[in-house]
Amino acid sequence: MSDNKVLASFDEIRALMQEVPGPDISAGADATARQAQLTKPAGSLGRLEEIAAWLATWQGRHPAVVDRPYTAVFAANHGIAARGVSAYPAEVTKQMVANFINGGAAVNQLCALSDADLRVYEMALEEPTADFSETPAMTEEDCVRAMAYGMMAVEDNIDVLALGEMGIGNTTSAAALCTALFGGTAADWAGRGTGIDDPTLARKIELIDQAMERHRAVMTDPLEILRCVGGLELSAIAGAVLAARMSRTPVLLDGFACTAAAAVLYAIDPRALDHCMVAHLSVEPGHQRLLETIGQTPLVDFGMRLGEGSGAAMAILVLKAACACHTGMATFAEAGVSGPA
Ligand SMILES: O=C(O)c1ccc[n+]([C@@H]2O[C@H](COP(=O)([O-])O)[C@@H](O)[C@H]2O)c1
Ligand SMILES: Cc1cc2nc[nH]c2cc1C
Repeated sequence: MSDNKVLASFDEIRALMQEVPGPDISAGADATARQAQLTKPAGSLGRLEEIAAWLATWQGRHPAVVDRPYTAVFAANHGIAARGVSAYPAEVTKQMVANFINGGAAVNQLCALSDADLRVYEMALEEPTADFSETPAMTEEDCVRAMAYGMMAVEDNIDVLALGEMGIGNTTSAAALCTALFGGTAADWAGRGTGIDDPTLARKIELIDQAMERHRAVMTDPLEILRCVGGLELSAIAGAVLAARMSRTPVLLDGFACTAAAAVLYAIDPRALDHCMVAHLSVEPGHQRLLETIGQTPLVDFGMRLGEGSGAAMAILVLKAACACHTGMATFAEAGVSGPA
């Protein structure tokens, strides 16, 4: 967001959320009207038709385009990782950032395929958030600053924003966010992340339960929940989702961690994610539960559980497919094909 002022408090985030634009109903209706003219039985392109209308609705123009897709991956470290909740050591966060920069990760290949610009946002990797099973992960200042950082990643003239994260330990943070935001038990939301064994999963659940106890009194609203058990990259994602709404940029959310971050905004206002689609269903079991809770249907279910924006980057290709059909197909009149009898 090029014109954004510096945000300093949760109150300013809350105020900003009151100002977000709604859908462009007329652009969406134009897309739906064109669908009816194209040389295919009504509705036969299924979800591709829905996507073309959704893109127009949230870009605020018809026809929508996906010529300038952009992938933003936010990377940060988590204090909770020191409690042994991941199958990998925390150093992997920094090492994977180097891999992203060198072009060696899955997300690099997928962005290259969809002609998406890829930017990696490194967030104080040497300074993990506090261990949230003991103390709040962040101060309000740190959390707001991370959200503002995420907002600044949303540049002008992006047609679609694919979001992702990298942060060893962040499926513990994501599960804690979901437990606090939407209820249920830690066991309902926690999964194997990078591939932990049974004893590690039991510890992960116990630590989340402990965090729920410890922060119960202060986790009075979604932003406080984000501050207490979230992370820097998850806060940045929430900020980016909000900024994208302000600048009429549709968003593709990646897996469990990314969707959990965005769900903070949903918990404040259920309309806050209407400009977002969830790219894929993660293997992480909490993802399915989360999608049911926030009313989202993932675009694909490929058994992926990588993170780093890989599913979102891949789904850019699906959006391109929707636009290609919507703009390139002939109408019944143009092609001289008879309409329905
Ligand atoms: O978002 C998901 O669906 C997802 C599921 C499993 C693993 N991840 C990635 O793996 C890391 C978090 O896993 P963990 O086990 O360290 O909590 C982090 O870098 C995520 O990008 C992400
Ligand atoms: C190797 C590796 C790559 C990742 N990409 C996103 N999260 C990750 C976690 C690990 C462990």
